[in-house]
Amino acid sequence: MAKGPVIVITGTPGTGKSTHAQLLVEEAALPLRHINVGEWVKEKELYEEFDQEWESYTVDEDRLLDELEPIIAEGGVILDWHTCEMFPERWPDLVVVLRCDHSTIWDRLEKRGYSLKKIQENNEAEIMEVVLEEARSSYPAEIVVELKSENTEDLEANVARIAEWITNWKRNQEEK
Ligand SMILES: Nc1ncnc2c1ncn2[C@@H]1O[C@H](COP(=O)(O)OP(=O)(O)O)[C@@H](O)[C@H]1O
Repeated sequence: MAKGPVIVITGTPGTGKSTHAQLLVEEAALPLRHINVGEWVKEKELYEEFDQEWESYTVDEDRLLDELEPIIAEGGVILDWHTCEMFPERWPDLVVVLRCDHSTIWDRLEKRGYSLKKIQENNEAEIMEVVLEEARSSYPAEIVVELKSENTEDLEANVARIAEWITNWKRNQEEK
């Protein structure tokens, strides 16, 4: 039996995925491993090439999934990435889609030093709900949760809510 649930935290860059994941690792009732998938792809060179025009890596999906598979089987993982449809439907127990006002995202990505082109691309993606649609079309409705991440109160409430979900998950597993 898996030691913990598999949670996907997704959303447009700048919505707060890594911030949420880090807090959850500290606050959850069981050990969780936070995988920042974008960083992983770079570190482990799980990409085919660097796309100069879009300033992003073209991910080698097969290799990425192969690397993740044993970790997912163990359980107790948070997958943090700006896309989610690549992950098999059977993987996640919960898919959290973080949402944020697009002008706030603009400011956050500007601070991060993103190019204007990348800021515009992400800003539009948030307005068009690209990641939310992707999550809804890839996973059963009952495991997809959309949460607002605009300020500290949102962050704290979201982390508390997900931590509570994890506690319930654990209880359910123990009763099985
Ligand atoms: N709910 C929030 N309230 C205030 N600041 C936030 C919130 N979520 C994220 N941030 C800030 O926005 C920036 C981007 O957050 P980050 O977690 O790196 O986003 P992502 O992993 O989605 O790209 C960070 O400076 C972070 O502190």
